[in-house]
Amino acid sequence: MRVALAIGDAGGVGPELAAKLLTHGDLQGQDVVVVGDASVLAMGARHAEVDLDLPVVSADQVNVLPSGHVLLDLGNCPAGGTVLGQSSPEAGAASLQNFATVLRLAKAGIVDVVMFTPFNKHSMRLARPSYVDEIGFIDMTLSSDRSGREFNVLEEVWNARVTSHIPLRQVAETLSVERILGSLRLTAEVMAGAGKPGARIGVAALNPHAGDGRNFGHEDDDIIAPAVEAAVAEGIPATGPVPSDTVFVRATRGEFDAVLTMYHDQGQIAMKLMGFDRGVTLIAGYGFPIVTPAHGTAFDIAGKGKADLGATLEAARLGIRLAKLNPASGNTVPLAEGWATDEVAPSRSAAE
Ligand SMILES: NC(=O)C1=CN([C@@H]2O[C@H](COP(=O)(O)OP(=O)(O)OC[C@H]3O[C@@H](n4cnc5c(N)ncnc54)[C@H](O)[C@@H]3O)[C@@H](O)[C@H]2O)C=CC1
Ligand SMILES: NCC(=O)COP(=O)(O)O
Repeated sequence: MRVALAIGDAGGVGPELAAKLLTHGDLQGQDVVVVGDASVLAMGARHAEVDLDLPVVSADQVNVLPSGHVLLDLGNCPAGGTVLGQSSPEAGAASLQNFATVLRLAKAGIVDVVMFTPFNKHSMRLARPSYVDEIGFIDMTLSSDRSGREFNVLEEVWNARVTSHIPLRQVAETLSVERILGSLRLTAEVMAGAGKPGARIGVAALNPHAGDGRNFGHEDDDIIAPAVEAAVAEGIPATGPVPSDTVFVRATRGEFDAVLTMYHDQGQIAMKLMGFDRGVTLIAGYGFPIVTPAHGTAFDIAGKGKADLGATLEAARLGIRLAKLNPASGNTVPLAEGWATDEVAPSRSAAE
């Protein structure tokens, strides 16, 4: 079982977290192929004050990787040119190439887990103006006919979302019975794959007090409630719409294993308050786990050696656990000529 670890944005805490992770006891004895620029990883090791000396492999050696930790040096982002604490097209372009490369390794069946330390969506957009978010990029890179979803994972409660990286003003009009039902089905499927069959899902309302009898909006009655009913009819233990100011309170009291929220920060605020230093983002639905810490590039502390490893370590642990529970199958698409050097896949809007 092998992990592919893409080094995140060179201007953020991604390089130091990657370096720190590789020296952690949990990763010893684990096969890992690190993907990115050798000078960026070396910079991260300096900032994290750890010693790293990984054997370097080239793109044409990936079919026969040695065991242990190796570095696939893409030479795509000389650290000397990196400005810490800032978005840049150079760092964004390297992130896109690192990400595309680890995804292709997974699709080829060479790795079982895809992991990345934080990317910066602004850098990626500077490099590629059509870039929106990771889901859209993954769909295009893998030519996937089904979009996955992001889950925020803490051991005590999981959080899935119906919409993700879209403007808040578009949330209400994006909700539909089918979209919410699809999210509930995927949440049940992914949690069963994580060893939690029959997970009880609390479905957050959109409006204050779930609309309070249509006083403040109709979506809770007309869209969320029918979706929950349809899910229950399929055997998914869903409850809702539950007023969103108390749905996480009820989850932490043991009533729900997961909460499905209607938009990004409805869940993120609660989850990050509950466990910022151990929160994981799992991108599921592609046949192999894609994991990353739930926090971002932390430009304000980049290069200072202050970044906490907790969430990155939990991401690695979750990815490895999920891959062991669900051995990958069907990921055998051969790598094309120039696979790690060609133009990265174009991204499209992922207005989920
Ligand atoms: N895993 C990933 O790839 C993620 C990437 N992002 C991206 O990161 C960029 C910046 O996002 P922000 O909203 O500013 O959030 P952020 O998580 O980067 O920073 C928020 C605050 O948390 C602190 N922080 C974050 N990680 C920390 C750590 N490991 N140890 C100690 N303190 C930490 C930062 O110093 C900052 O004060 C955006 O482009 C966003 O899209 C955001 C979340 C996840
Ligand atoms: N880069 C991973 C990702 O997008 C998940 O984090 P968040 O932006 O949804 O917080």
